[in-house]
Amino acid sequence: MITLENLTKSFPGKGSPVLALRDVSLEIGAGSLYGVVGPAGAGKSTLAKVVALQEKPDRGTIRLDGLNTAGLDGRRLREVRRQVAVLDGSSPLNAERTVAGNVAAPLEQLGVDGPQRRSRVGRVLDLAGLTQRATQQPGELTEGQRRRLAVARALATGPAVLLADDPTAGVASEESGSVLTVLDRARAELGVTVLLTTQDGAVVRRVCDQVAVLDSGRVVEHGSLLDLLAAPGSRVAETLLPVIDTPPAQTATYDRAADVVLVGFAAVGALLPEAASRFEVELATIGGGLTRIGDTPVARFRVGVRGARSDHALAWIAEHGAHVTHLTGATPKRLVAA
Ligand SMILES: Nc1ncnc2c1ncn2[C@@H]1O[C@H](COP(=O)(O)OP(=O)(O)OP(=O)(O)O)[C@@H](O)[C@H]1O
Repeated sequence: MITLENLTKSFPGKGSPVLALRDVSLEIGAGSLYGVVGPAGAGKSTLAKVVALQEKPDRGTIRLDGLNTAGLDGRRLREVRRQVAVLDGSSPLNAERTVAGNVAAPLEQLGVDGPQRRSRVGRVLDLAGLTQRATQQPGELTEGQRRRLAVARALATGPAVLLADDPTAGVASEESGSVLTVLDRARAELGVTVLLTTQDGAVVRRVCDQVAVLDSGRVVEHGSLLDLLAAPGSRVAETLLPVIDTPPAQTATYDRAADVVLVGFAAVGALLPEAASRFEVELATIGGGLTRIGDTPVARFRVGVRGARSDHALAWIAEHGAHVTHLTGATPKRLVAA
């Protein structure tokens, strides 16, 4: 568990200081894949550096598994830093060594040798899908494969936390999925807590289970991705859910219209048709669409409803776990669904 309490970090600027982090408090559960998203300059890299204990905050506390890192120095600080691997493009691969040699290098520095080193190199190369390329040079790999190699190298010494600062930057879109898969496997198979920063909604949609949105150094939203998708006014939802561009004239031809967010296989497949037949209404999806968040299907539809019991049908859908925003017609106050 990483606990960040009231972190503030500024840098000297022209005139007044630049406040890169403002009072940031977050809890990042052990073994989660936590996404920090936000526009350029929002403070994402600064947050990663502060959590990696590479930069000291002006104020606030960083706890790693309850340990307050503020007073650490010398050997103890180096030990704790070793638990936190950083993937940020600042340490290039060694072009002179093979793929396996690059992964072995941090283990050699720690004096791990013999069968133990071979076994660890084999394990992380397998995790990164690079076993077949062990004897190649980094220069023979694609950019995506090189990024996977950098992840494997970062994982070699068995860190508890991996900070992946913009891990898909500069990787072709058809290869970025495989880089994210390695991060997801690190979490699932090695129990590593992964903190990932990105500007890319597709990255969040694909692998993150928790997310925080940073804007001008402040956390403006945070929580479980699936919870935020159903939260009214959520920026995460606005970015990740399918766009609705139904013309108002089309919406107006129905007795009622609503936007409905459905999460999970059962809800996406069954809830709307069941409401239509149960309340004998015509229920049409007139906008929006389906997406996937990790393995979970998620839909945002604009629905038009016709029939005497339209309000009951929408109330029933809401009672069965969908998030319903009413657009036209009277918003039902207290309806008892049949
Ligand atoms: N070493 C530094 N010296 C001065 N200002 C800095 C320094 N590092 C970051 N900043 C400033 O702090 C703010 C946050 O920067 P940061 O790099 O953390 O944002 P970011 O969200 O990672 O952006 P990007 O997505 O473009 O990488 C910016 O205004 C940036 O100019």
